[in-house]
Amino acid sequence: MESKPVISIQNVIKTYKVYDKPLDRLKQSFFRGRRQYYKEFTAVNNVSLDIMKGETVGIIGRNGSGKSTLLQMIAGTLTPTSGHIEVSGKVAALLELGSGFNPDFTGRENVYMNGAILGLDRIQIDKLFDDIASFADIGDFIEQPVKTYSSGMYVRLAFAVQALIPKEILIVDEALSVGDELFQRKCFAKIDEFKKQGGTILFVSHSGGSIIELCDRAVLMDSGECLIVGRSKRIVNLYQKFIYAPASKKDSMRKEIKNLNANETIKEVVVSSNVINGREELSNSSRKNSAKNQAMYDPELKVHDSVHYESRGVEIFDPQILTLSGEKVNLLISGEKYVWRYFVKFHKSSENVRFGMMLKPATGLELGGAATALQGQGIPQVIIGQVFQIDFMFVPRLNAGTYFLNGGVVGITEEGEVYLERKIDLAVFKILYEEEALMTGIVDFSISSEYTEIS
Ligand SMILES: Nc1ncnc2c1ncn2[C@@H]1O[C@H](COP(=O)(O)OP(=O)(O)OP(=O)(O)O)[C@@H](O)[C@H]1O
Repeated sequence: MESKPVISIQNVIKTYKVYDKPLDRLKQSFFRGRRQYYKEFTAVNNVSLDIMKGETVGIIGRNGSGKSTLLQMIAGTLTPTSGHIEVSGKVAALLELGSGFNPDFTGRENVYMNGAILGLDRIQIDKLFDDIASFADIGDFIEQPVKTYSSGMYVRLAFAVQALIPKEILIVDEALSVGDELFQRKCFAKIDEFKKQGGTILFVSHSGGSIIELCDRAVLMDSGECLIVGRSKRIVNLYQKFIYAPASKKDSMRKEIKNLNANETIKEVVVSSNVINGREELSNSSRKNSAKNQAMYDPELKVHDSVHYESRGVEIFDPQILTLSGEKVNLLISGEKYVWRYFVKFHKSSENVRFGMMLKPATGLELGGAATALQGQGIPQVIIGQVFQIDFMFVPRLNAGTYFLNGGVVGITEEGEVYLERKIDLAVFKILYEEEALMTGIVDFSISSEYTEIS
């Protein structure tokens, strides 16, 4: 990665004039600067951020936190009220897809028109056209006016144009949630390909999972402010902790996140480049612990960064991974059965209680989990002082690497079903490396193979 940022955002503020009634807007135009009929609303409040070449940076935050406004300013479709944004390189923006299309033009004509707006000449678009049409995969509709398209076709074509034009920076909004799953997969693959080729990506999503999977770093925005920047997994954990916090704790938590030690943030940024290839590195480290076909316990293998959500009178304690004969282990053999156990104490009586677990690799992808009962079919009533031992029997069919276990307790309150207690990365374990294993990836699907010489 080069040291000069490709996107440099300095003290950027965006304010909007908000009128209570349409008439106020009219009055304002009459009275010009002499009287004020509007209130000012700050959508982006003093944001500074540098993004380096080749980085994929995620932006996460609640609805209305200013994510799209920030992206639109970077894409150049909105101007900051104050501050500076410098962007070096051609930008393609997957924002408000298709907003530049003319409904009366055919798909082909719109591709040429859009390409021209994006700075390409006719010959360049001629070269790209077939790839764009084949990516959009809308058949003969490409020759029809786009006003006859379904909304899915419209987005496919708009995405294809942005995805295939040459660019150095790609800006992606939640736009990817449109279209069917196969098309979404194709879009993610395209984004991944761009990332592998060294492109810089800015990605907005409400999905923590996609941010962790795609991004090296993430930014948590709230009420127009950038609260913290850091390693994606850490930021997504903080975001989830923040949004699940009870309303009375939100302000103090917001301050806490903002005040998080700046050094800590810097440290996270430094390790971020390792995170991209985390899986391989983790496998390599496990390689040292090559399996002798027996699970073991390594006292040095501990979670350093467990995230504890706000508890609602319920406490999870004493987590442990055990063999079926009751030995404590954390170096496991793929395909063998283990027990994930934790204890729960109720300091408050609770209703309709269920317990849950989730298993994740270092990237945070939710690989698999379970609950002890279906929603509404939990333990009808738990009283103060009761303690439960929760056992989940599980068979990790996984490649060598490091994995994390969560635990959570939900109950039905007047707010509906909520987490009474939730701990992320409550325990860590490694799957030991097997000398003879042919599998690749994370999950062991018991794949067998054969080949036959046919000529
Ligand atoms: N043209 C506008 N005039 C007035 N307020 C606006 C305008 N555009 C956006 N806002 C306000 O600015 C705030 C930030 O909006 P923005 O769309 O950037 O948020 P967001 O984080 O992208 O939200 P979401 O996740 O819902 O897409 C919101 O409160 C929104 O109502």
